[in-house]
Amino acid sequence: MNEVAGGSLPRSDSSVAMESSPPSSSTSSPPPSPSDGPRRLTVTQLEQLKVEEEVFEIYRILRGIAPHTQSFMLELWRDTHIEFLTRGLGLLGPSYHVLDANRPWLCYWIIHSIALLGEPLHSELEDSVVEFLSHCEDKYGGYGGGPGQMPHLATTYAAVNTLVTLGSDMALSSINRANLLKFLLRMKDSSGAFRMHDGGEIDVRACYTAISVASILNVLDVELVKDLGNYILSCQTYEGGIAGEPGSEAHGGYTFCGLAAMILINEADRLDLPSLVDWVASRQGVECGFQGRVNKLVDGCYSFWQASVACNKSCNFTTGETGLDGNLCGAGTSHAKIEGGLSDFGFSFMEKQTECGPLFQSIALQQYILLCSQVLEGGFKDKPGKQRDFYHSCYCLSGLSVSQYSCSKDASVPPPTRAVLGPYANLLESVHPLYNVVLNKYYKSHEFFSCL
Ligand SMILES: CC(C)=CCC/C(C)=C/CC/C(C)=C/COP(=O)(O)OP(=O)(O)O
Ligand SMILES: [Zn+2]
Repeated sequence: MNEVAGGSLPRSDSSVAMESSPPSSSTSSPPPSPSDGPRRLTVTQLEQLKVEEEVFEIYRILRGIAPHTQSFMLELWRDTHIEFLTRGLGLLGPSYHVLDANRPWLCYWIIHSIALLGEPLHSELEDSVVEFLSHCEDKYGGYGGGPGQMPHLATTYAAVNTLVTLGSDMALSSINRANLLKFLLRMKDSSGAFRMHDGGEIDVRACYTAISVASILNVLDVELVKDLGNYILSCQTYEGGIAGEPGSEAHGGYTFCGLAAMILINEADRLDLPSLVDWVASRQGVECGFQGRVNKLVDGCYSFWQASVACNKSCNFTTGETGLDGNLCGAGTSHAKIEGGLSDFGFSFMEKQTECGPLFQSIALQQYILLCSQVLEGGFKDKPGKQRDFYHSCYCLSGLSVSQYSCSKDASVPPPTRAVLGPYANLLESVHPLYNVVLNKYYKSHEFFSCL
């Protein structure tokens, strides 16, 4: 069995673990005491200790909130976030190779975050991002991770969402939609699912990214949709959530992808929605944040992946609430309907009146994001003890926005003050929960693409 020296635990970490015991974890093996000498722990014991320390740290932060310090601690540090994000955009130039296969993702994480914060971009910067992304566009359609790289569905989704977020005519018209459709059709597998790239893996993420871009660009057609619902259905597990592929474990990221894709093709009612709802609602822990799957730690990024499924808009589907027209929102799987305006399910999703509230504790989630994920020097992280990054900044801010609007019937109307934790100035722009783009940017692109 693998062993590691217990003495190698950083002192600061072990002192945190020993201040008091974590609230509910079972401590089968006590932390090493200095008098024990160089005691050796198994990898499992060490992992258990690390988990307890991380959970304890979250509790320490949440318990530390005294009423008189709340408004200070619960502030969204807007300016430092904007500074951190804007500096990040500057790193995208040709000399930045660290995430070389993920550059459209960096564009999306940063530019979407800036848009959520309501901060405009300089038009020169905007144009340079459009130009950069055009170098990532493959001559046969789709976007690669960087100039000259093979097209990939994930980076195609990131590039398209970035261009929609930039929103200028130059940005929107830079996308070669005809070629993009050809690329999507090439990624379509005979099973009905999609693969991420030529010869690449087939999973629910590929299905979502393909359908999301087809829908937002108004190129969704019957061929793209054929048998897709059957594949996604085969990924819903006995737990209720959706896995990445048939036979795997339900996971928050894939549950978002699966449900959003099913709503966009108007087949959500084929899923076992009551068990999906149960599964998602049970993923919000006593730490206030969401975990991605059973028995795992909470993580700030699931504030979007899970909360967007449990938000009131999605609840229209998941709880069988009715829309204005009296029909079950999203019900019906007929392809005749699809031919009559497939791309607009993303649009009608936002138009439906929402009568139900969210299926999660929205104030508690905002507490986790602001207190445990927010880095006061700018940016967001998974949990205390981790480093900030652009991915977590994007999904913590997206989750914060979903939470703030999660009681609103109409996401284009500002929510009441009681729905926003901390000062009302914390309020972010609202997002379209199926595409994760800022709502007014979505509407602008919808107008642009629906005329084409
Ligand atoms: C649009 C798009 C491409 C969406 C992808 C959604 C998706 C699958 C997100 C999950 C990403 C993630 C944090 C995985 C971690 O798994 P882990 O096993 O390291 O973490 P865990 O312990 O929290 O499960
Ligand atoms: Zn994460």
